[in-house]
Amino acid sequence: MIYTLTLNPSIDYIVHVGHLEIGDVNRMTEDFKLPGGKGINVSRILQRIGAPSYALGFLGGFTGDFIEKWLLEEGIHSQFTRVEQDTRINVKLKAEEETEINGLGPILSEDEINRLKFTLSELITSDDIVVLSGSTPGGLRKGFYQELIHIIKENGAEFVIDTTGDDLLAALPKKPLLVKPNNHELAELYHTTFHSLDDIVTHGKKLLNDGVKNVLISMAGDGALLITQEGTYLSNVLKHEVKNSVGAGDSMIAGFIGNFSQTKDPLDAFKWGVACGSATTFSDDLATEAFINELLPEVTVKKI
Ligand SMILES: Nc1ncnc2c1ncn2[C@@H]1O[C@H](COP(=O)(O)OP(=O)(O)OP(=O)(O)O)[C@@H](O)[C@H]1O
Ligand SMILES: O=P(O)(O)OC[C@@]1(O)O[C@H](CO)[C@@H](O)[C@@H]1O
Repeated sequence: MIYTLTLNPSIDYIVHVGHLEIGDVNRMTEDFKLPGGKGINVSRILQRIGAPSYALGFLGGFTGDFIEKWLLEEGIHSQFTRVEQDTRINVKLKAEEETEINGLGPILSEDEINRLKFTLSELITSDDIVVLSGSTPGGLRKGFYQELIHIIKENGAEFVIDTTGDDLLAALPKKPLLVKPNNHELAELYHTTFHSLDDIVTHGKKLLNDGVKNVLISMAGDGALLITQEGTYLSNVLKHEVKNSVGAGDSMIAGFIGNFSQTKDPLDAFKWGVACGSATTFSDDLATEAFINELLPEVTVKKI
C-alpha cells in the first residue's frame, strides 16, 4: 500500500482576477476551492492512475471537513488525525502572473501530534511506501519529519520525502526511495547557483551519494532528470498550452511512485512521472487519467 502523509493540508482557493491592481478593489472573474497540500495531491493523482493510496495527516475545522468529504467522493481512503484548529486556506492568485499565499497552518497540541504518530505506527508494514510531502504547520517542532521517518524505518517500510532545507538534508542518510526537488530547491539546498545542466547533475549526484535511491529533479519548462546508481537520464519537454503550476511536482511524484510500486522499473516510472507532471501543467486542476494516457506516448528519455 502507498500512504501519503500531509502534515499541513490546505484548501487551495484559486482566484482569477484577469488584471491585478495592488492597493485597489479587484473583482474575481472566476474562483474555485480545491483540496490541497502536497500529499493530498499525490493521493488524488495516484487514484486516477489506478494506484490507490491511503491519505494521512492533520485535518481540522470546516476546512478539514471540506477536504475529507472531497477525498471520500473521489474514492480515496483516508485516516486523518482530527485537530482542534482549522486547516489552512492557501490563496493561488491568477492574474498576469501566478502568485501564491500559503497559510501557516494550525497550532497542534501534544496529544494531536502523538495521535498522528500512533496512527502511523499502527498502520505501516514492511510492504508499504510512505510519501511525506510539504511544509510542516507553523508551530510544529523542528525535526518532526525525522520522528516520522524513525517510525517508518522501524516498521520496515520505504519512504519518499518531498520537502526542502534541513528536513530534506536530515532525511538523506535514512535512504529515501525517492526525492524530487526542483532545480531551484536543489540549488538552495547546497547554497549554490546553477549555470548549466552539468551543475544540476553534479548536485543531484550528491543526493544519491548521501543515500537517496532515486533522485528526480524537475526543471519546469526544461524537463526533468532522473539519477540512479545505473545512470543519469533526461526527459524531453512536452509542448502544449501551459495552464497551471500548482501540483505539477506532486503529480510527478505520484506518476513515478504509482508505476514504480508495480513495476520496480525506475525508467518506466520516470516516464509516468513526466507524463503526470506535464498533464497537470497543461490542465486547469490536477491531470485527468485520460490526459495522462494521451501524453504518455509523447514522453521520451535518454541516458546522458
Ligand atoms: N512549462 C512547462 N512546459 C513543459 N513541461 C512542464 C512545464 N512545467 C512543468 N512541466 C513538467 O512538469 C514537471 C514538474 O514541474 P515543475 O518542475 O514545475 O515541478 P515543481 O516545481 O515541483 O512544481 P510545484 O509547483 O507543483 O511544486 C516538469 O519536470 C516537466 O516535466
Ligand atoms: O506550503 P507547502 O506545504 O509547501 O505547499 C502547499 C501547496 O502550495 O503545495 C501544493 C502544490 O504542490 C498545493 O496544493 C498547496 O497549496
